[in-house]
Amino acid sequence: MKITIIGSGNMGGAIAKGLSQGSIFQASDITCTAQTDETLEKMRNINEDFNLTHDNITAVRESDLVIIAVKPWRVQSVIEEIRPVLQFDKQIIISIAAGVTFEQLNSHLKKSIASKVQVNPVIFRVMPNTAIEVKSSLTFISACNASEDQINLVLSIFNELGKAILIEERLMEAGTALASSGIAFALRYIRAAIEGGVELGFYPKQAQEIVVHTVKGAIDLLLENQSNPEAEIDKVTTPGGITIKGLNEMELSGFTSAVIRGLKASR
Ligand SMILES: NC(=O)C1=CN([C@@H]2O[C@H](COP(=O)(O)OP(=O)(O)OC[C@H]3O[C@@H](n4cnc5c(N)ncnc54)[C@H](O)[C@@H]3O)[C@@H](O)[C@H]2O)C=CC1
Ligand SMILES: O=C(O)[C@@H]1CCC=N1
Repeated sequence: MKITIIGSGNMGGAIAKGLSQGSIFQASDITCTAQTDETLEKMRNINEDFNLTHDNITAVRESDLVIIAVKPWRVQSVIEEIRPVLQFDKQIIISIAAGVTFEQLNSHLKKSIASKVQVNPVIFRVMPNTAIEVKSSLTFISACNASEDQINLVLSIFNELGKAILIEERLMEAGTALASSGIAFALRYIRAAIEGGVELGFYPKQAQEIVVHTVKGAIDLLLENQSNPEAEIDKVTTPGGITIKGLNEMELSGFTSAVIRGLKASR
């Protein structure tokens, strides 16, 4: 099975790297395209067995799956470029572009190809986060015109790069805010805690080590105990103790509502 990734930037490059280390594709099954020699060189340094090219059309011709990993405003022009060689009856098309709907993808794919409109393209919207680089992405997947086997294939591809969850398209924007932008929100908490740690007297490197391991501990508790945050917080907050004073001060400054407002603004 061959896969082409159009656009080897942050996400496309990370997906190719992760896939080359998994069990479904060899690096030689993966073709990465890019606009610049510099990006192709970056991919060559990750794995010299990748097929690397500037030519999207040739790359698509030889593939079973095509991942479109360019910025959302470039999706239409990429589809227009590759449309003449796409084979809707054989190929799976995956878009990772945030906010680009199945309706838009279908309309770009089917435009002015009368002979192909009889066969509906199999399309997936896939929404990873940047932790895909270390095979730890929470990735949402929605399917359009796909069979169960095709859905299972795409799920298994992205489960090798972290955890993949199948959702209805109507939840894709919420999922993007919660998990794809969400990784930046989690990192911003970590940054804030590090800054607080420095003010409390730790050197930045020490503060980062402390905060990262503390956050990892919180995550391990939730995953291993299968519990919820409030149950774990209750174990920390001694009545009249210092933790509840800190939490209440954070809430007075709008902590929870700031997070919720941020998530809603990101949709
Ligand atoms: N960065 C993130 O955290 C996430 C990004 N996404 C989506 O992933 C997509 C890619 O985002 P990034 O990787 O962050 O962007 P990026 O800018 O790092 O990568 C895009 C790459 O596509 C290349 N490119 C542009 N036009 C091309 C063409 N015609 N042919 C071949 N290559 C072309 C660019 O040169 C660049 O290397 C976007 O649509 C974004 O919405 C989705 C989830 C998370
Ligand atoms: O900020 C963005 O638009 C992209 C999509 C989700 C994460 N990064």
